[in-house]
Amino acid sequence: MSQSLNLSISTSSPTSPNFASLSRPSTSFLTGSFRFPVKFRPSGLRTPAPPELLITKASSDPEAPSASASASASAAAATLGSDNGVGGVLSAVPPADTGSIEVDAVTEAELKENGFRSTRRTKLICTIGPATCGSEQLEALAVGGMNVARINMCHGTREWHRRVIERVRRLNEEKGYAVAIMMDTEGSEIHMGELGGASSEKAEDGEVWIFSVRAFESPLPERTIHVNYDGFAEDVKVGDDLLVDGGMVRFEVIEKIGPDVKCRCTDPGLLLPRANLTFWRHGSLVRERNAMLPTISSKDWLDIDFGIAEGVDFIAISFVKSAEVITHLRSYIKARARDSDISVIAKIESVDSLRNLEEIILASDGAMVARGDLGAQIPLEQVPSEQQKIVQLCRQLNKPVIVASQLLESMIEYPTPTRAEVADVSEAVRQRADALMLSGESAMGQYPEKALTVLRNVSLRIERWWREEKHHEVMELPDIASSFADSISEEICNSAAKMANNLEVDALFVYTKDGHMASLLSRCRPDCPIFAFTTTTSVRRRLNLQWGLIPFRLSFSDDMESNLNKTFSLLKARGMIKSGDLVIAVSDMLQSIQVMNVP
Ligand SMILES: Nc1ncnc2c1ncn2[C@@H]1O[C@H](COP(=O)(O)OP(=O)(O)OP(=O)(O)O)[C@@H](O)[C@H]1O
Ligand SMILES: CC(=O)C(=O)O
Ligand SMILES: [K+]
Ligand SMILES: [Mg+2]
Repeated sequence: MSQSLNLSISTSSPTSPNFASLSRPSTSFLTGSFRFPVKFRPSGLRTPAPPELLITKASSDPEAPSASASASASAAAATLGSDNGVGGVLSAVPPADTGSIEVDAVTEAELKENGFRSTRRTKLICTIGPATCGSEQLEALAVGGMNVARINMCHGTREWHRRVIERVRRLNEEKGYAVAIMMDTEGSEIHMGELGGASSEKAEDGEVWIFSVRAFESPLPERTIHVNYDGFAEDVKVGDDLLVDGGMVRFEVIEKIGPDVKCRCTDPGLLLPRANLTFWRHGSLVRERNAMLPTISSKDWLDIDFGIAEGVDFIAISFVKSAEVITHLRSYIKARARDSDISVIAKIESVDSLRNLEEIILASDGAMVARGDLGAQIPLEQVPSEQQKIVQLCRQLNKPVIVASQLLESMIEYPTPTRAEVADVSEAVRQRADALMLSGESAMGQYPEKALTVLRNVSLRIERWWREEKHHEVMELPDIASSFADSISEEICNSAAKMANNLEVDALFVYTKDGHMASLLSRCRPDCPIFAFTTTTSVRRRLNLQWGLIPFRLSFSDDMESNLNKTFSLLKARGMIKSGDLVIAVSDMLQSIQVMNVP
């Protein structure tokens, strides 16, 4: 049931975009002459100047969007209400088709009905697990605004993950979504094994449990937990505290008998399969030989090979300690996956990663504040300030940043979040993180779609409030370019974003082959949405992680005027923009800033 849409709008008699005369000098076509910073704030610019040329064939194009595509777009919009998500259906047009544009139907419907300002800027990631692995469930998440699907290699088999990847791919191909796939490695920290098939086990106060490195046949002996790390029994000492999942359950080590460690439960709670274990001595985290374990285990390498073979978009590395491991992995990927460009995301979830934060982020393509394990390694009350620091640093260094774990934890069981959870989500949105991530809420919770709706609505509300209050940030963005050409791009993007805010334009357009210019614009967190046009579907998917970007796939040339004409025609034909809308366009082919009204 592929819903293909083939818009072949003739650009043989190109219309000339109206380069609105905004001030002296009357041309705003700044190509070639880099007089930065561009500083003009003309008064009375709220109403765009009337277009000088009104030639367009687009609106009368006989091949306007197919009925089925429009119907499903409005159906998606209808189910979502006025503040809907991003996701959606449309053209499964082969990339070679030069006359088409690919965008999610939910975005399209949203732009049509609510205009530019309504689009959500914060991106949403869902961990896929038993609750969401079916095709219909995945589609519901895509309609609900999922930008990235995360698969966690701690759980499930490769075969299971392969099926999930296949389903997401099919959804993208058949229905035009651009849901990216993020594979998350297990890492070699200490964790419990499976619970012999049980989904959880209750540990009661005072009970004695055995934690053992022995290999057991299933079912396990009663009150026995397998530990994955061979050195465990040697490293712990009698009197140590053993924390499951950072303190969700707590034990005290009372005796060591060879490979078995006898522990008494001091804080009762639920033990979940493969839960993380840390041990503490005199109030400090013990990092013995386990600190020497490789960040990427041999199992992780096999999973990474699997990820490369499957062409995932992002690989998130758990328990990163230093920049070297990231650099090493990146060269490994480069050698193995010649024409794929998999981004490497560093998960900040250990004491070491905080210590080497800047070099790790610099070496990576992005970072995740993995608050679950981080909160097991540092005092909980320290997590919020570390989160803020990581989010800020990532933005300064122009790396997408994800805030993860326990955002809506109570929604694993209940259909509404706590007020405290909503406040936490709001804070992450206010910090302008690129993306928010659901873990157990979407992987195995009772209300995955409702949880996603909460993230979506809170994001939209806080973003709008932030804009209405004109909370432009004062964040200093350091120069990050490593070459003169990069410096030009950076200056262009900084200036364009500033102009967009000052002129209150409707949208920024960026034509970018590798996505770099789009990310530079996103980094500025401008008030208006950023339409990112790129030629390949893989770049389009990767851009889906970044704040404020609405990625489109479009073939374009080095001739900006014809690119703009074509884009205007295509977008107007689909009702996503209209005559008179004020747009600023930048491109990485021409290094220009153009300000114009849509003709
Ligand atoms: N593929 C899967 N199969 C089965 N259960 C899963 C799967 N993915 C996630 N889960 C369940 O969802 C829970 C939360 O997922 P999440 O990805 O946050 O894992 P985690 O075990 O907390 O580890 P991490 O620190 O890597 O996030 C898991 O504890 C597990 O119970
Ligand atoms: C996401 C993750 O790995 C954590 O929070 O620990
Ligand atoms: K993981
Ligand atoms: Mg973790």
